[in-house]
Amino acid sequence: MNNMIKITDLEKTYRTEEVETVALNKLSLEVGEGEFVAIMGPSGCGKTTLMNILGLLDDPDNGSFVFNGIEVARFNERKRAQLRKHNIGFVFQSFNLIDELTVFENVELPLIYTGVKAGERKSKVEEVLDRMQIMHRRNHFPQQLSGGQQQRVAIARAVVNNPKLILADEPTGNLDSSNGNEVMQLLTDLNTAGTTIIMVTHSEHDARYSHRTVRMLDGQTVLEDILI
Ligand SMILES: Nc1ncnc2c1ncn2[C@@H]1O[C@H](COP(=O)(O)OP(=O)(O)OP(=O)(O)O)[C@@H](O)[C@H]1O
Repeated sequence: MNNMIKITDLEKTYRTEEVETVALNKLSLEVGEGEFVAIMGPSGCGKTTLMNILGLLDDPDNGSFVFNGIEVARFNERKRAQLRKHNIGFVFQSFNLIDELTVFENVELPLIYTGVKAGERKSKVEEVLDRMQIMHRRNHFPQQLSGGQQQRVAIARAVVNNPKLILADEPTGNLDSSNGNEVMQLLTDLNTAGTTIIMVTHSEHDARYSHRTVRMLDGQTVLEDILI
């Protein structure tokens, strides 16, 4: 299996006037293309910090992050954004849909950012809304949808650009178990179709959908459970 991600000795420290917090302490991690990896660990162990760096939303202080064969640890924001919008989809616990935009417009947004023409955007958005079984709600606004439906729209938005990697930060955290299982099944289907998935979760149940669970403590990975 080819490595999509190879992180070595990654360090990130947050500094305020009073305190320094070491969020990542020489963390190393490899993720192969097509893997589904769960990341677990107690509050404050650095999971969100790691996800932000994996998603090219933030940069590390030290260490190496090779993404698809390219060293990106010292990329500036412009280069990170370029790589991010073509390669990475995000799913968040709180859905992060834009309330003023319809379902269709929310899902269309990443295609506008990557310069896809209007006609092609329409067919791509419709295809993915169909796949997520939310097409009948295309003209609704997020607040008019249930939590499960909002997360399906968020997943549609994350996959509309065909990203190689999906980063999911507690994707079922705000859902009941039935909607949560549906979301986990959608992520599993995307993974089966070839998308690499890295998911932060507090749920052992959700972690069992993944191939491998990486456990973190104090800014480091401490243990791995291989499930398949
Ligand atoms: N912007 C920031 N400024 C200062 N400290 C921060 C900042 N972001 C995170 N931290 C600190 O860095 C450490 C790691 O935080 P992080 O959010 O990555 O943990 P986490 O594992 O995602 O936690 P949780 O499960 O509660 O979301 C924590 O001690 C946190 O207080």
